[in-house]
Amino acid sequence: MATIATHQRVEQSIAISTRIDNRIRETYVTSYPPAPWHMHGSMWLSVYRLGHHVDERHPKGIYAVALVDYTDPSPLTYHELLSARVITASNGKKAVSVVDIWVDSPDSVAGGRTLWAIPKGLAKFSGGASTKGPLATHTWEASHDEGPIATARFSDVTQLAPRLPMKGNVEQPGIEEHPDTAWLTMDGRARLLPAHGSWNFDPDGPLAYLRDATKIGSFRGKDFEIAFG
Ligand SMILES: CC(=O)CC(=O)O
Repeated sequence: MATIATHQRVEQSIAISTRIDNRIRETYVTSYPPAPWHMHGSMWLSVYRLGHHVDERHPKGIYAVALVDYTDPSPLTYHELLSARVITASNGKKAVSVVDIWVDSPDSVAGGRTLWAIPKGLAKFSGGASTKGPLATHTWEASHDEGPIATARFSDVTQLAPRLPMKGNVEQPGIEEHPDTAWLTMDGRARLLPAHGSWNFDPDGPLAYLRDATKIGSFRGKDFEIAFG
């Protein structure tokens, strides 16, 4: 894998699998900005309590599952589905650790994996949106080569909310492209309000472990501006 910095972007060939078992990998030539990434967009998020240990990567605990639409003027625009667990990081601070994550941009896969050990894979996203006065409704479907992952439907009036500060920490265990533990901060602002959110995690898909988790609440974050890095 060669990396060359050109015009403030990193150009990199990376082998990405759209299958969980990594059996089939395709090579993509990618280009992504250096850290920090100044991202803009919207997100739809629910918090779940998983009451039992599923496997080493999915111990019991509090998980956030989110759909994100990164839009212009972000340096990369893409859709994302992720689950992240709330942890106490190795420095003793509260943080989240991204467990499962898919995007529809090979550039984002390469940047996320190489800069911060975020284990991004590729997926396809579709959906729709409608509004009725201040009420916005969004539907989403996400799938990868092995089949559907999840669908979601959210309704919210977040456009009425003021923009407030949003901060957080992320700690990632090392992966092939970034073998050391990675630490990154998120710092920005967003309009954020509770929302009505419902999810269907495909029973044969990689988020099936959330099917018997208990939903604690849902939120929509709109018009966010956030620096990751
Ligand atoms: C830091 C990032 O890689 C942003 C994202 O979650 O896509």
